Amino acid sequence: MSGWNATIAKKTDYILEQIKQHPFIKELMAGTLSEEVFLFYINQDALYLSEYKKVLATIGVKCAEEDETQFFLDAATGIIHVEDALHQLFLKDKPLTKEPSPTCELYTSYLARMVNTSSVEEGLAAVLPCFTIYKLIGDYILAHQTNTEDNPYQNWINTYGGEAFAESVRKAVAITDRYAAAASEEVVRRMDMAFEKASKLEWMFWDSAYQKEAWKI
Ligand SMILES: Cc1ncc(CO)c(N)n1
Repeated sequence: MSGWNATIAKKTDYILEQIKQHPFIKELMAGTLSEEVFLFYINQDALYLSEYKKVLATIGVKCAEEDETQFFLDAATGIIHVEDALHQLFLKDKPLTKEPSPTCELYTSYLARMVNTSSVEEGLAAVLPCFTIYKLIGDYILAHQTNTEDNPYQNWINTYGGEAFAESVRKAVAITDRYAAAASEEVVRRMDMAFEKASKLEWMFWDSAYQKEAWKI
């Protein structure tokens, strides 16, 4: 079955390629990423996830079918467990900031705007790369890493490379494909733009962590 997601994934493959080539991912995969950079990332990701949870609940409420609403509400609830696990594993006793980086702010604000003020189709398209890119990157790392035994970041890698996350991604793709199939050409064009922008923001999120991005003032 080849739906909207398969087409837009092909068109935006250049972004996925650049994520795979990014030093953050290369060093994460090798286990050589500096702890400081990783903690910056996990801290920002915890801030990201607490907003993303609201984004998922919002898009869920906007979906027409009961099973679609339930899926996104479950995904939002699932994030609480991911957050807890990441905190337990990596952030215990570490100093944390509650201030989102510029890129974290940009990404969560963009998603919140899309699900609150755009069509349900565009909202779904904006949210989808959070599922699909993490899945593809998780799988990519698992397939290519050489040191699964002593990589300090293995627990993070396993979260996104695992089958539980894969099932959730399949459902998110199926729902979004269903809406795209019923949408006008103009709406599909807007969905494409939202997916591409959110995919770029995924690249920027890793890049901003690698740079330990600060506010300019
Ligand atoms: C920035 C970002 N995107 C997607 C995911 C996967 O939920 C995550 N944890 N963080």
